[in-house]
Amino acid sequence: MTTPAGGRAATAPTGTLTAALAVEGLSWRIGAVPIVDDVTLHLEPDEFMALIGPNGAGKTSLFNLISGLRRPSAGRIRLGGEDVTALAPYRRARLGLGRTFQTSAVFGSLTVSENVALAVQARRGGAMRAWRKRADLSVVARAEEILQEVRLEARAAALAGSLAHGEKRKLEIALLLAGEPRVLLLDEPMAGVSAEEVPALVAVVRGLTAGTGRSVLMVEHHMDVVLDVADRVAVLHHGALLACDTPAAVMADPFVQEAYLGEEL
Ligand SMILES: Nc1ncnc2c1ncn2[C@@H]1O[C@H](COP(=O)(O)OP(=O)(O)OP(=O)(O)O)[C@@H](O)[C@H]1O
Repeated sequence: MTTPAGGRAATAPTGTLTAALAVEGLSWRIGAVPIVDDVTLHLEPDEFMALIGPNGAGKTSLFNLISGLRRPSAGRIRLGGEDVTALAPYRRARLGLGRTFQTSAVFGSLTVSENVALAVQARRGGAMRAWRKRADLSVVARAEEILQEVRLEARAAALAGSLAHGEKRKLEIALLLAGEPRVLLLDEPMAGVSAEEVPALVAVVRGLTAGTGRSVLMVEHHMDVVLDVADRVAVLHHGALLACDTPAAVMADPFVQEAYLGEEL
């Protein structure tokens, strides 16, 4: 592992079994090259943690390990205390892990509310045909609740394909919430969103953990957004965890500043 100035590896202490998400000694190597290097962090219930790091630091790779798209070379992942290291992505999702991707996954030719209702129905496992014939009121009610939470209720009847970027991001979050996740992995939610739309989206993202029992781990390059919403900030550098602390402490950390030398922090 390489850290600036021969530095140190950070760990984020707290309870392994009480954490909403516990990552312990997680490594992923390609050949001899460590892409994710002995990362340990714990995300608490209701906590909002940002994951930052220079380009190529391993943030997406860490998300891929946590969501099960990649198998680690070493280490463990626990969700709500349960060891999920060997489980397929869909089984982790059933246990409460939800992830957004940088690319959009909405049905553009369906309305906003139809997209969310289908996602709620899919989570509940009923036949789509039955839902289409006679709207299941509890599905519709839950879809409406979710649209309110992401502040998209005024656009419920709009075709998803007609939404602005920021609205589409809200819809993606709504689809994620339809899976009733306890831990949300958000991958650059502000990417491609116009400056005017950012504050409204930040308000939705910030609300995801507020008194909900959910936890969020968010990769985001916009530092103003990170400082606005995160309880703690984890910093990856060359695949290793360089720091995990409050936003103020991380910003003041000379190791972090050195890691970002020449890049915007
Ligand atoms: N499947 C792969 N095969 C080979 N190298 C890979 C693979 N996946 C990732 N890498 C390498 O691992 C390193 C970390 O990549 P990763 O995409 O996880 O970084 P990141 O922090 O998400 O970067 P960015 O901020 O640019 O999205 C990079 O050097 C990348 O080239």
